Amino acid sequence: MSAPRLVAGIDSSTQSCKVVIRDAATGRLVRQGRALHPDGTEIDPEIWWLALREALAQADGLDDVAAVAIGGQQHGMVALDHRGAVVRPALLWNDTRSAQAAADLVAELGAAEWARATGLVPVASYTGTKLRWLAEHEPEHAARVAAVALPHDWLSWRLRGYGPAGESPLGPDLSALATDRSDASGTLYFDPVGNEYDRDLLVRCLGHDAVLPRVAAPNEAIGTVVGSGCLVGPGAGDNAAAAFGLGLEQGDAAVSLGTSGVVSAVSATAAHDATGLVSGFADATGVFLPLACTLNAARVLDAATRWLGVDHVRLSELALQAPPGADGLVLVPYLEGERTPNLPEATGALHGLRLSNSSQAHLARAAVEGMLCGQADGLEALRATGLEPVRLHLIGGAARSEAVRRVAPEVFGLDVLVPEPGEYVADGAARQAAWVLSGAAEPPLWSTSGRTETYLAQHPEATKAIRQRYADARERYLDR
Ligand SMILES: Nc1ncnc2c1ncn2[C@@H]1O[C@H](COP(=O)(O)OP(=O)(O)O)[C@@H](O)[C@H]1O
Ligand SMILES: O=C(CO)[C@@H](O)[C@H](O)COP(=O)(O)O
Repeated sequence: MSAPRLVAGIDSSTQSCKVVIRDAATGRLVRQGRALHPDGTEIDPEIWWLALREALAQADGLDDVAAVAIGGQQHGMVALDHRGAVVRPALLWNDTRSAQAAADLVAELGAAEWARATGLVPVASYTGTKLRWLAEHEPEHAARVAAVALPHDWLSWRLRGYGPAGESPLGPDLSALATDRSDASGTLYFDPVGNEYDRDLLVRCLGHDAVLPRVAAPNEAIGTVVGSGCLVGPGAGDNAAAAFGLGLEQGDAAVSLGTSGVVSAVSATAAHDATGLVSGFADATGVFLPLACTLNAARVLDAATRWLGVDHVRLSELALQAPPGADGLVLVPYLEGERTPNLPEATGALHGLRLSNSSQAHLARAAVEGMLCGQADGLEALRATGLEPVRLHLIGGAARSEAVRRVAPEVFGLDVLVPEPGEYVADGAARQAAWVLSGAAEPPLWSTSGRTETYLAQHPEATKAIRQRYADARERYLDR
């Protein structure tokens, strides 16, 4: 029997880089690797490249792999000069220094016009607001910008051998940059319905025109890994890759609890939400992926482990010892400011403290409920655009917490499906690579042999009480 053809999927996310290598025909996991990224909201992209190579080496490399694709954290501003070098470290999606630039851009065109033209209303996360910040605060850097890429576009370019002059086999050919529709739709200068960049909006943000990555079709090879025949797919933004990896269909929604908290739903129609709560992104297949994204998710629980001096397993045990609603203790989880709602200057707050709820268990419960209530607000925002998800799939690092899995249906008031813990962004990228390799019009149907657990929403009165108490507390916080 001949050896299976292999494909690789890569997730260059906020906290780490993960690689999965799978059988192209069946999707069976063959091997994997990972490497950490440093903390911080700006980063030299070279560090992503080093982490990607370390993760690939751990997964025994690409020598026997026929196709690869990269999913990545969305929106990060990778600004390149004409020699292919970054003009400054990349500003990430969770860097809020561009909050004023976002407010200015809204004031200039109006929220409704931005939503009509791009599906987005400017907030600090989107690439365009970071370019406006650059133009205003570092004009000498802005003047040098010859091309703007996103994390996954730039990494795909490096993998194909392009890069800074003198430091890459194929040199700084900026015209070779390529991306996909899902990630382009998070820039603030792309129309996800017409599938075209809006150069006027780019100029409005940056102050001048620049090379933008070509938007490839979802099943198109954009080149090969340098020095090999391994095809490179167009890749995708991480949320679109996760939806594709999970095989989400219309009516399905995903709640991803990584650094960001994301509630997303596959939709045949584009979202144009002038409130800005829902980002009207494109998906990785040709339709749309409206989503609500918070700056606060898994790291709220990381913080709670530090408050209580425990690990995640113990935090979960503690949270499950306290009753639903934590006897009135509410955590407003805006530890990093917030994006949904758009409160970049907000801080977190603990409300409702009494002697009787001042236990470790109550605090752990409040942390889990507060983080999930932030996502429930995102779900409400999706509903307000007319989407009515019937099933929620819970993924991301914090879905590994038993307490999160059990409390989620209580907070959302919906049944929650928890697929086996895995790397769904990397899986989606691998599935895209298999699609590119097949040359077929439709993506491969990989059987998901993993176990999916269902957590039932059984206590509507608890849901109502938790959400009402959170709604009372949510507006009360101090700015930074
Ligand atoms: N058992 C667990 N319980 C709660 N949080 C966890 C657990 N395991 C990992 N995490 C958290 O999940 C986060 C990483 O999740 P991940 O989805 O990989 O994030 P990202 O994609 O943003 O890099 C980290 O903040 C980590 O501490
Ligand atoms: O900004 C968004 C989506 O709009 C985030 O979802 C980023 O794409 C980062 O994702 P993670 O690294 O937290 O998974």
